[in-house]
Amino acid sequence: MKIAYLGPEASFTDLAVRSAFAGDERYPYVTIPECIEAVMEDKVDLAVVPLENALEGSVHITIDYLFHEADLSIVAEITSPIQQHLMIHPNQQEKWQDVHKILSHSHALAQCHKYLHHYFRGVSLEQTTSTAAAAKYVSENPEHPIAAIGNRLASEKYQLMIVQDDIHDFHFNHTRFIVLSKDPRNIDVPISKSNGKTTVMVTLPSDRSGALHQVLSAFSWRNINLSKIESRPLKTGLGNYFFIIDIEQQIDEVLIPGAIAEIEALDCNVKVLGSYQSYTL
Ligand SMILES: O=C(O)C(=O)Cc1ccccc1
Repeated sequence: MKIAYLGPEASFTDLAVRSAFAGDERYPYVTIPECIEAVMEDKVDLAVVPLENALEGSVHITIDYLFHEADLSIVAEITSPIQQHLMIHPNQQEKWQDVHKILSHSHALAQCHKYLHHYFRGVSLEQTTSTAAAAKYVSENPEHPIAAIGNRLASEKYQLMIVQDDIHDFHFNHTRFIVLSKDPRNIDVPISKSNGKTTVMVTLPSDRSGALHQVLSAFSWRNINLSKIESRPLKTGLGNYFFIIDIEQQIDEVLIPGAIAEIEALDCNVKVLGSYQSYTL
């Protein structure tokens, strides 16, 4: 299979793909929308992109792109532990505490916010398309006093030196990556499997008071457990949102279709984004 991922090589997404799809062909793309479009345009079979981090929350571009732009299914979820390290070019090793700039993905910078505030106050932080893109940039600019934040494989791949390891602010740092496909098939991945899940996106009618309460009660009285609910702007005006809801079980014949029918009868719009297995690394 051909698999698109948020590259370049040695990003955290790449680490997840290497573990879950060891024998498959990996295709790095620069941005999350490019990964998603590669599936839509049949350039690849699957795309793997980050969805949510335990410290920093949702990756909004992934959720928004799936709602507004793409018609793809989530066919699996891979949860991976994340360890962030500070790395520099070996030419700068004497002066690593005096770097002028630190580069990384916005989520990685946020996961190390306390560390950066404490040890690198005033140093400019620059966002890159991924942690691996930051490491690659540092390796290509050996004369600049700059550092990157990323994983150990990136330091090896781009021949950088780790000067501080495990700089993420909280020990429990995990990221959920989703596997996207054009059709809602079941993907079997040779890593530890946990529970099944279903993800839906719900838009409420604008003029119905208590609509969200009624949506939640359609799940609640059926004893369907939810593990996440989050609102995102509909981008049609202030105060207009859609909701992304994670259900802690795979879709069945009766319960979840019953809840969805009840929610649709409230004039809500429901889109099932996927019903899939959850894997952990
Ligand atoms: O930037 C990366 O390496 C990614 O794959 C995205 C990301 C960033 C921070 C934590 C987890 C995933």
